[in-house]
This record gives sequence, C-alpha cells and structure tokens, in this order.
Amino acid sequence: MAEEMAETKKDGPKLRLKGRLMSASEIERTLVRLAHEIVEKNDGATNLGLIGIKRRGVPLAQRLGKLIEKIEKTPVDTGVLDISFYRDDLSTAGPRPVVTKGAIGFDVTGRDIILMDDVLYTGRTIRAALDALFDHGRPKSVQLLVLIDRGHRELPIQSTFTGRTIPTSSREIIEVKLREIDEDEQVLLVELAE
Ligand SMILES: O=P(O)(O)OC[C@H]1O[C@H](OP(=O)(O)OP(=O)(O)O)[C@H](O)[C@@H]1O
Ligand SMILES: O=c1cc[nH]c(=O)[nH]1
Repeated sequence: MAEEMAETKKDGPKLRLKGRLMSASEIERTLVRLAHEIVEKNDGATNLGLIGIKRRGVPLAQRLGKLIEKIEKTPVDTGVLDISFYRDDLSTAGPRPVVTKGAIGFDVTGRDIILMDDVLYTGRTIRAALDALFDHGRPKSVQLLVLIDRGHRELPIQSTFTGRTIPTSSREIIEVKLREIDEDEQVLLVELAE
C-alpha cells in the first residue's frame, strides 16, 4: 500500500492513494461468482436482459453476458443506458444524473432486467436509470448489480447482487478501472488530499 503516494487528476482535486481494493484477477473471480448468482436467482437466463449504465457499467454487462452465456449455453441480450451528470446551481446535493435519450439495444418489456454499474453511492444514478428504463417499456422485474457498494445512500435503493461492500468515509472515493475504458484493471481507494 502506497499510502503516502498522491496523484492529481487533470484539473481536479489532489487525491491520495490509500490502497488497492481489488486486483484484475479478483475482479474476474468476482464477476464469475456474480454470473453464477444471477443464474441461480433467475433459474437460468432465458428471460434475462442485462443493461450497463455508462460508462463502466457497460463493460461489466458485456463481460457478465459472456460469462452467463458460457454457463447457460444461451446468448443474453445486453444493452446500454447513458446517464450524464449536470451541475444544477439550485441543487444542494451535487451534480444531477440525467439520462441521455438513446436506444437501450433491445425491447425491455416483459423481461427480467439486471441493471449494472460499477459503484453504488447515493443511489441517484440508479434512480435516474430506473426512470429511464420505464420510459423504454415495462420490464417484468428489475434487479441491480454493482461491483462496489460504498454506502452513503440518499435514496432507498439497494443492490440485488454485490461484488464487494466497502464502508467508506465521505472524503474517500472508489476508483474502478476497467481495461475497456481505462487500459488498466483494478479497484482503488483514494482520498481527497486536502
Ligand atoms: O450512487 P451515485 O451517487 O449516483 O454514484 C454512483 C455513480 O457514480 C459513478 O459515476 P461517475 O460520476 O464516477 O462517472 P463515470 O463512472 O461515468 O466516470 C459511478 O459510475 C456510478 O454511476
Ligand atoms: O466513490 C465513488 C462515488 C461515486 N462514483 C464512483 O465511481 N466512486
């Protein structure tokens, strides 16, 4: 652990690395376990549809789709929800998640949908994603998968499938790095340096 090591995000606050929470192989093993949990809970994969929330939920959904296909020997529909954050001067709660209009990639009506994201924090992204999902159709059910649950919920939202639960302080940040987006693969715990 390189606790004294500090990194500065471009044009962002100074961050101090506190430690690595997951390596690439730990992420892989966790996704394999989650794929088995999904299949077990849903009694197979025939009615499943996986939806990744941009950005890092998308490669997670694609990877889990392939893992489930390997287990069940049946292809699984995989789609995308694009959520952007807008800073609203009237908001006291930080940037507001807003869904960008765009196709999910398959018809969600009647399906057992699994929404996927890398980090669950306040729950506001998932709330926006649920609103958007129901604008696209009426799923039979919606389950939530997150790689990391770091606590600090501001809404009554919880994950159905959780990679790791990591209690954090509000000064800490979970940085999930996935090779498809970051050309790196690990989960880091960082802290605002001042
Ligand atoms: O529960 P919430 O408080 O809504 O926070 C969780 C969201 O925050 C992160 O997105 P981030 O803002 O880091 O964007 P990015 O992953 O697309 O860079 C993460 O990917 C989740 O989507
Ligand atoms: O710590 C956090 C909080 C929200 N989103 C992240 O990616 N990390």
